[in-house]
Amino acid sequence: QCLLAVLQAVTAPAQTLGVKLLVDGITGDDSSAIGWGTAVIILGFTVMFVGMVISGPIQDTTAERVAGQVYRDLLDVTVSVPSIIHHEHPEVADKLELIREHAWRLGMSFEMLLFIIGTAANTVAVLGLLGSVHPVLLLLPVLGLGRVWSSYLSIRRLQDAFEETAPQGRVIDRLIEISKDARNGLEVRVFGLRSVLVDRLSRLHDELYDVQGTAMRKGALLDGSVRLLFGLVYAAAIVWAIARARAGGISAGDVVLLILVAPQVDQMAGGLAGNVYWLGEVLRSFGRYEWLRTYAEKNSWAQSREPAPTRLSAGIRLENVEFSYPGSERPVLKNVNLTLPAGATVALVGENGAGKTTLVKVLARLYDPSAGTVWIDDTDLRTIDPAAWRKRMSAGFQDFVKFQLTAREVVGIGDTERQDDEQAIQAALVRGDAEAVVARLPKGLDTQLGKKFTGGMELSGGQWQRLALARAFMRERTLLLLLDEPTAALDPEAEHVLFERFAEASRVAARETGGVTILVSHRFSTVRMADLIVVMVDGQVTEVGSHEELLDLDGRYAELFEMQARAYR
Ligand SMILES: Nc1ncnc2c1ncn2[C@@H]1O[C@H](COP(=O)(O)OP(=O)(O)OP(=O)(O)O)[C@@H](O)[C@H]1O
Repeated sequence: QCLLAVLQAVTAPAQTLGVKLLVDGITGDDSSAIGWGTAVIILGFTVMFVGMVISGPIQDTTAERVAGQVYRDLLDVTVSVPSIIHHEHPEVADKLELIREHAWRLGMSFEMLLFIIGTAANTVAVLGLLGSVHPVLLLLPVLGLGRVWSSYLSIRRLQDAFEETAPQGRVIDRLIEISKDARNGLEVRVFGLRSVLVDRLSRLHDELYDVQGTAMRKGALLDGSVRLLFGLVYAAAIVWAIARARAGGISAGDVVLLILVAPQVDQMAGGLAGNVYWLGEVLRSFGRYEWLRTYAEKNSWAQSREPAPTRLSAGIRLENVEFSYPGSERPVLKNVNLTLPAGATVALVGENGAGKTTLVKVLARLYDPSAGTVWIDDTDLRTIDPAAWRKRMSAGFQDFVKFQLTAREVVGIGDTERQDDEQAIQAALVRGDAEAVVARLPKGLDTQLGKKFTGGMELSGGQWQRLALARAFMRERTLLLLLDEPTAALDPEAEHVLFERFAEASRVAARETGGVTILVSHRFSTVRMADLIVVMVDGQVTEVGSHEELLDLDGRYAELFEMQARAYR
């Protein structure tokens, strides 16, 4: 590849030399010069065509392979971080997005290297040609440096404009995604959002082209002026060369060479500018990539090495737990003190935004508390290996993932170690009350789900949710089962039946492991079944007790319960 790059880069100068030899051969009746000139020209064409055929595909596949590796690494490194805090941090999320967007730049690094080698070879060859006519002509490429400078400035200005308008570009992408996604189709039509979307898109496009267009115009003006100046000086050099040729100082072939080499000097200058700029950009992309690796290493919680317990004897205790999301001063959890006894089924209730999901995430150790401690029996959760802790828990969420896999995989990945265990999958389906969903699928558990695949079967929201619940029930003997409104898509009666069945099963299991089940729900018919009910108001725990105890207390719980009961009467 390197040899080919060098050969391709010197082809044009070599052919120019061939033309010079040919002209000198014809005017001086020198058949050897004519022969050499013709041979060099034909050889040049051969290298050019063979090079085009060979190098294109090799470079493309190399770039694809490097970019593919970058995507793989990006996924691996981001998922390897045990916390999800980097997804919540706008600055970090922006950097991740830039790395993903610029993966192709890293893919191009090999091509860049070849380009640099080619430009270097081309520069040496062009300088050699000019010097061979007259050493004073070497001043021309020095002038060409002005063109390197102007070209560099123009590319940089344009790239700065691209970066400046990146936020608009991202919103445009999202708007297009909204219009493409069938799930949004209904709302877009019902609310008549066509003109809202189109107007927004046009406005963003105008903003984007305003900035980018200005950069392009300014760049073209500067580049054009410097090129014009360079062209005038070059024209003067040609006039000088003609005069010298007429005086017999140089040959006619030298004049032809000087004329033919002009676009190559211009191209060389442009190539150098491009190289300098893109080299900087590739190094910047490598820098970001390196930053991500260091970030992942620093946030790997490598100091948390304690094994996770296999059973709970006392339970889980939150002591003075506080939490604020990154980039926000506002505490979302405030001085939470709470004991979740081993073996208990605990319901978390509270109004929207009270902090229930945040508490669930802290228990899963997706975040560490900003202050305070989560105790697993007598062990600080921060000291337990996060991967080991996750293996001891399971979870079902309201905004579960609709994995576009077969039904068997959608459920089985709830416990990857037993993913192919037919009995385990069947048991999970029973616990999630999802047997009926699978029974209706054309190929049963082997049906491909989701519309992303041709022939994939789309399910209703409730059917997807039952499968997600079955997935949450794949793992047995868990110490913590987190269920954050996992039945929101089911009707209250179905939720009630499911939890009655589930609560009984979990009580039996809890006797063995002391596992705790946490259920977030807004439905009091389900909540009342829990052993312990925790009421949250504005990030604080305000009431804790059984259904009867909290009714006797006649506080917020009693008020909310009464309100819902009245609505159902
Ligand atoms: N990723 C986030 N970044 C910043 N603030 C957040 C984030 N997620 C939630 N919050 C804020 O934290 C508070 C608690 O949110 P949380 O999702 O824990 O409430 P919740 O009780 O589960 O509500 P809901 O019943 O609506 O699900 C809210 O005020 C919300 O604005």
